[in-house]
Amino acid sequence: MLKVDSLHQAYGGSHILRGLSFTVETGKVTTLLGRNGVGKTTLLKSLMGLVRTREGSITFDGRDITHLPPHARVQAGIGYVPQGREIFPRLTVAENLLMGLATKPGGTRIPERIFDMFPVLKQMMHRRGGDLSGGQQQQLAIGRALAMGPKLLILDEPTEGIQPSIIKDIERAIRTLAATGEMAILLVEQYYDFAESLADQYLLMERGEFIMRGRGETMQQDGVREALAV
Ligand SMILES: Nc1ncnc2c1ncn2[C@@H]1O[C@H](COP(=O)(O)OP(=O)(O)OP(=O)(O)O)[C@@H](O)[C@H]1O
Repeated sequence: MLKVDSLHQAYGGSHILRGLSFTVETGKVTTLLGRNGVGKTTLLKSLMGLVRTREGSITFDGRDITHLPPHARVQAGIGYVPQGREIFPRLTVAENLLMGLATKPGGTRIPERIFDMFPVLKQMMHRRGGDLSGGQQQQLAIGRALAMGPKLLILDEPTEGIQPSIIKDIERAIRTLAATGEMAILLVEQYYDFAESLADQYLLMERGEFIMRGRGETMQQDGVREALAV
């Protein structure tokens, strides 16, 4: 589904990503872990075309997207939930969700499954995004990314600053989405238990390189929690 090959990234002269290679499969959750500042968000921005790739290639659904602009990647089927959510605070919940449909030709109907997954969004349809709690805004950001029916959903630290009950809802939603077998999920997370409970495969990053990788079910015995805490 997604194949990244020898990706390098730099801001000015500072080399941030150092030759990353990995794949993300449909129907599976890939979790990317790593401490603050190791380059996780930079990797996601590279995948979305928000920073220009210096070296290496990104193939999505059999197509080389390395140099496509962000909107073309969204149109190709990549949904992105950025860190900090970045919903439109002055627009209503319904308008935020419709923004997610903007790249889909003729798309005017919000898919009902978003409301099945996050019923609170239906109850709050006409409230402004900025009036929602942090957890509700996170659900809205995920709903917005799902509106156009992505084949790959990328989430950047969806549990950051969110209350535990909503973390459970988000966990359930991600598991349900992967289980449909229609979508690949790439999840960046620092909250170890959440990452481990969802991971089919994991990648652990340190200073722009993967220092450990493997199957989700072996995360514990591989010592990922300890490696993250060092
Ligand atoms: N626009 C930028 N210009 C210059 N340096 C940047 C820029 N954005 C990030 N960096 C630097 O690149 C490195 C990687 O940052 P990045 O945000 O990718 O890390 P991260 O692993 O996502 O961390 P966090 O968990 O805090 O979001 C950091 O040292 C950061 O200071």
